Amino acid sequence: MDKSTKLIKSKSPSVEIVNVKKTNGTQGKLTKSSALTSADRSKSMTTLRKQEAKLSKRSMSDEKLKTPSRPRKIPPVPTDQTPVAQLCPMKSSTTTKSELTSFRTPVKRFFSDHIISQSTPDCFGSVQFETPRGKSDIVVDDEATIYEGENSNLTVGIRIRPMNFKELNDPKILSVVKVKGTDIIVDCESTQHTFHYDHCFVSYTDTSRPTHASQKIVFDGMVLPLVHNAFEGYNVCLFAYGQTGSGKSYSMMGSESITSTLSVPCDDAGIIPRFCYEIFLQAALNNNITTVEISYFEIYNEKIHDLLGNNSNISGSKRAPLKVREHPVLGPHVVDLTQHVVQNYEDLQTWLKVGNSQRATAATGMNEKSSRSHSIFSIILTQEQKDSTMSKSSKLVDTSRRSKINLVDLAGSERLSQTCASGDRLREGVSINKSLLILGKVIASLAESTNNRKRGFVPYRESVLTWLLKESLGGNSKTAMLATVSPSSLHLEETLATLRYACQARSIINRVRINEDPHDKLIRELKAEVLKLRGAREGYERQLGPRRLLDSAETTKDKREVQRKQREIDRLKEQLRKTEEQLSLNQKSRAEKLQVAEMCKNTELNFLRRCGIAIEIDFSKKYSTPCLVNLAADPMLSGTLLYLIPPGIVRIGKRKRQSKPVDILLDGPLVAPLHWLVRSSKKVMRWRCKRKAMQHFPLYFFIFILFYICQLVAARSSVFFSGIAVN
Ligand SMILES: Nc1ncnc2c1ncn2[C@@H]1O[C@H](COP(=O)(O)OP(=O)(O)OP(=O)(O)O)[C@@H](O)[C@H]1O
Repeated sequence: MDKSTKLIKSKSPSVEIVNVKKTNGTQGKLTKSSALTSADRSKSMTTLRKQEAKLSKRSMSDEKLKTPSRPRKIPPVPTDQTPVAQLCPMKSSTTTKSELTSFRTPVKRFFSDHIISQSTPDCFGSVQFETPRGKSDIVVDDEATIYEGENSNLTVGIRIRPMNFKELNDPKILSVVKVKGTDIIVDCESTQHTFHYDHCFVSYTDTSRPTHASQKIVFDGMVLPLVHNAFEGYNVCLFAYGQTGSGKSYSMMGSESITSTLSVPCDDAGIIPRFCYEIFLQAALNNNITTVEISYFEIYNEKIHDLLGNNSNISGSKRAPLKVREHPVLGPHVVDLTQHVVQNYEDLQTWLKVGNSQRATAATGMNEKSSRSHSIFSIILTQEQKDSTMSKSSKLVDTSRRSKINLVDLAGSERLSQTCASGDRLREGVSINKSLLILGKVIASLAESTNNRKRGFVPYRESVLTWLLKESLGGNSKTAMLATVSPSSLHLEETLATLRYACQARSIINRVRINEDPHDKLIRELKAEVLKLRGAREGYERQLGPRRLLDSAETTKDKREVQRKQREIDRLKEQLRKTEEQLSLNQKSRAEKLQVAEMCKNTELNFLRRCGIAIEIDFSKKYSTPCLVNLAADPMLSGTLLYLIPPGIVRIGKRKRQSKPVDILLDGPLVAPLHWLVRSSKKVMRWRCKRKAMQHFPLYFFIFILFYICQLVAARSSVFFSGIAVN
């Protein structure tokens, strides 16, 4: 929800009164298949491509033919502008009109109720099979796949959110989803559906219930193995999928608290902060040189916005969307995406705050803070291991492992009839449903490829989301999906669709490998060779006494062999020397990178502080900057005003032509030209009321500010306190 931004400064630049804007992103060798020789495969690929080209040509020419003559009967092409009511197949909805009107989003209807109530996004119906499938026990043979590597099934977990206030208070709404071990049982009117997954979590309103799945339980059960995989050098991806309002963002990010301490994740922290915390914890334990680089972006209406880029313009307008390119080595990637090196969990928290403050969210009929974009938080984890085999004092790096971690919070699939969307929200909803539909297609064709044991065409390029997640979905990545569902009978159809979707995803098998730098691998092999040769040489020397090895070689053949080995040793030594040089260079650039990241972080943080977004009120910290923050009953207003009190004298009062200028400007009939005088130093802050009649200061003070400057209607009910750290 956007709130208007107003930056009001008095003459002194030291005090800022800010009304915050909260803005609402085994080597890959080719092997022969027993079924198809490479010649056959290339032939069939060519045929396939030709068929695709023919098909696309035909569909284009069909469109050309049909468009002018019978415009009304053309099947609607899903575009951002296309109303979903036309895009989706007709299905009935149980939502009543009275239920729809109780939400905050203005209901501006562009379609008749009939059309809206019958619209169901295709993504809910894209999965064909009804019977849930268990994970295939038959592991696909090496010969049946194209790339070498290890097989890795996509792991699927289901999380059921608690019934919300509205659902609990409606006697007609029942809880219809149950968990039994790793099975989910859904009660329909006449039947029961059972689905089997790798993990099932159920969260209750009453968190003291023994089976309640807290954020920690979800993380430990499903995500911790992925952290270990990342440290082993595998690429890792986790994405949250589910209907809007089912708990994806809650699971991925958790709820933020302004007063949360930054050194450890709070109880409500979701997968992303916990993942990061765990990375730093493990990095500290394993004593490797670990570098963590992060990036964070969102895909909003098929456009990519950098959430950590330099958006520090006062107007808060976003940078131009970024582009995706396919790189021969890196694969599809976002061009010019900002990456920051982070050193610890506290840094990371700051970046998360920066990123989350930029994300597009809005209130819809289904969720008060609905994510209107897919967000991808990426971590590049590089580990350089110190060599223990060569020499104890040596700081040589033996090998480097690099894994890419993608943590994806998808926007929720939504039934437009339930979200009551119109205008921008409607356009966003269409775009979200469209990209989820393509994700469904990608999952379906990957699952089919796994079942048929050969790779078919996968429509990755049909949406930005699937294109960017190409490697995570069907390539070299250990991938997990957390599907979130609502337990209520109101969302039965969407819940069943999500569960089927998740079932299908579960049959995908990826080929994964540890990402070692090939150069490092070579060096490691060479080092092993050096050791072998040294051993051999020492063995010779021991056998032959102190004489030179070369002298001892009796035959010309022996001499040649010894000379060859000597040359090899020299070459390897040279190679090692170069590696050491390269390494020190890398380490230097890492330090530089850190410096740049630190500078960027401080700039962004200062900007957010000025906007009142990134405020950490840690009363335990000594000498923190004293500030005044508003507290209001409405959580959207609370913490949105920030008054930084600079050291020295701060004058508060009314502007008068003859009088001295004040630092904090007030207005109102009872305010004197110099009403309050604040003297603050590092240790003490003294407030002196210059007008004795107005000792009941803070309330009046802020009511005036709010009424006069910020024009917030809710001001009268606001309670304020001064967060003044006096140590
Ligand atoms: N497991 C849970 N425990 C407690 N509250 C939850 C849980 N899951 C979701 N919620 C609450 O439900 C509401 C909706 O959750 P959330 O915003 O995470 O949904 P979402 O799936 O991300 O929706 P959207 O796709 O619209 O962004 C939030 O108020 C959230 O706090």
